[in-house]
Amino acid sequence: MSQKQPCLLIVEDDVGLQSQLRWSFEDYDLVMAGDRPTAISLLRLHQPAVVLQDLGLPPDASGTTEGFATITEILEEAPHTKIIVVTGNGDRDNAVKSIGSGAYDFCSKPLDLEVLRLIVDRAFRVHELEAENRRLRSHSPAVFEGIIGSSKAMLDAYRMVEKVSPSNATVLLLGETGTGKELFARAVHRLSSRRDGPFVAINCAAIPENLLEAELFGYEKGSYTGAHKQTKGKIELAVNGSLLLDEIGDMPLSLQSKLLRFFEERVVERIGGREVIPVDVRIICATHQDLPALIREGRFREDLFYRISEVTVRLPPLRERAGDAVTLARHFLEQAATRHGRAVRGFTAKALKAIAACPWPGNVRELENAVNSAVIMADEKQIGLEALNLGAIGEDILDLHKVRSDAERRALQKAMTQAGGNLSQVASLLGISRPTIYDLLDKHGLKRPSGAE
Ligand SMILES: Nc1ncnc2c1ncn2[C@@H]1O[C@H](COP(=O)(O)OP(=O)(O)OP(=O)(O)O)[C@@H](O)[C@H]1O
Repeated sequence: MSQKQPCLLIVEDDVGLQSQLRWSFEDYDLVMAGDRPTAISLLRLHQPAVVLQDLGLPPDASGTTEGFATITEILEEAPHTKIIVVTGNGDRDNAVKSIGSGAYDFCSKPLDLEVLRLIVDRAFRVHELEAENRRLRSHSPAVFEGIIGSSKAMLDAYRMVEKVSPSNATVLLLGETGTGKELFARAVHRLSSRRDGPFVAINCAAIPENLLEAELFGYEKGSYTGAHKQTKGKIELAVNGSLLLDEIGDMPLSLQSKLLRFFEERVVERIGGREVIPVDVRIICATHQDLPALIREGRFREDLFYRISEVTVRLPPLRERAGDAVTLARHFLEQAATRHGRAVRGFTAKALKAIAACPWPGNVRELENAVNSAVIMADEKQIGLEALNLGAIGEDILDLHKVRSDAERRALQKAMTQAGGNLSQVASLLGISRPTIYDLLDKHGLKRPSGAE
């Protein structure tokens, strides 16, 4: 049982303190060292993720030279180790110096064991997240190629995609517009055994209803005016590969039953054809719409929903990906500068703050466009706040809640006007459910349309 516990190395020469710590960290696999050589050999043997280390170690128990030498040697040996340094009471200088030497955190004597416990637990968690991040990045760079983002929300999405892709399960990618659903669909394909087969995408919202059936299922020569030759549909073109049904929420009801048959029997019949053609295709669906709400409104078949959502991966909006907006902005700047041959080097501090604070309702696509046009228009080496053209967002960037709330209110008002107060339409425009709309109307003190419950 104990092998499963994470290993914590304690480097402490005071035997009394050693046993106190032993009691406090019972649920870790503890290894104890009283000096540097023992610490290093235990480090090699057990490879602990976290080390709790006193600064005063023999032969310089009353000084700090041996303590600092130990930090350096541990990090040379295992650079990802999280070292928590125990310093003397009020010894701020050495605490700061330890962090400068690469230690993760510090705690001063007399030890508050509850606080220390929190620091140690957090160090293990951070180590685990960083290791996961490194693993994802090094394990399959080509798979997530082009997908930038290392926020917790994105790591969760990578992890799910990694797990589900090798299976043949139908994946439903949910996310607001511009969150990278198509990029992720391609990653699912690349991670599957079908990677050498075709990846075919069709945007169900972009094709008129009367043409969509032919696009999907194909047609036989002469089956209708203009059908000059036999033509395979996208489903057949994706045989032995993957098919992305983008904006599946916009699939007309009239076609949903035919699609359901394909899902259940894995066969297609071209328009005007008599032949039933078996097809081996991995299906990936994507939408920004609230499908359960569409089902309640009778616009989406429930049986089809269960077929397409064997596994659902939710792609977070940019505003929920702490730190990613700035990383993406830097990436797009470099790309655009190369593409347009501009000598733009980076962003001003104000611009970076605005990028981090902006709610980006159009998500990554909107950010990409904003950076692209700023690079094209830039006169300076650095892109400033004005060049980003974020409008009102830039003016009050420090109050993130206000910025988000204003954007939310504006979007709600715009959708209400556009939909003439029809809540189902508002829900569909905003990609949220009706109950959420009621909550938002109340939150922003907006009137519910007459007749609405
Ligand atoms: N994490 C990311 N890293 C780098 N580029 C990204 C990322 N996410 C999205 N993009 C870029 O943003 C743009 C929009 O991405 P994509 O088309 O995949 O989004 P989407 O969710 O399918 O949008 P929509 O629902 O509007 O079709 C693309 O140019 C894509 O390359």
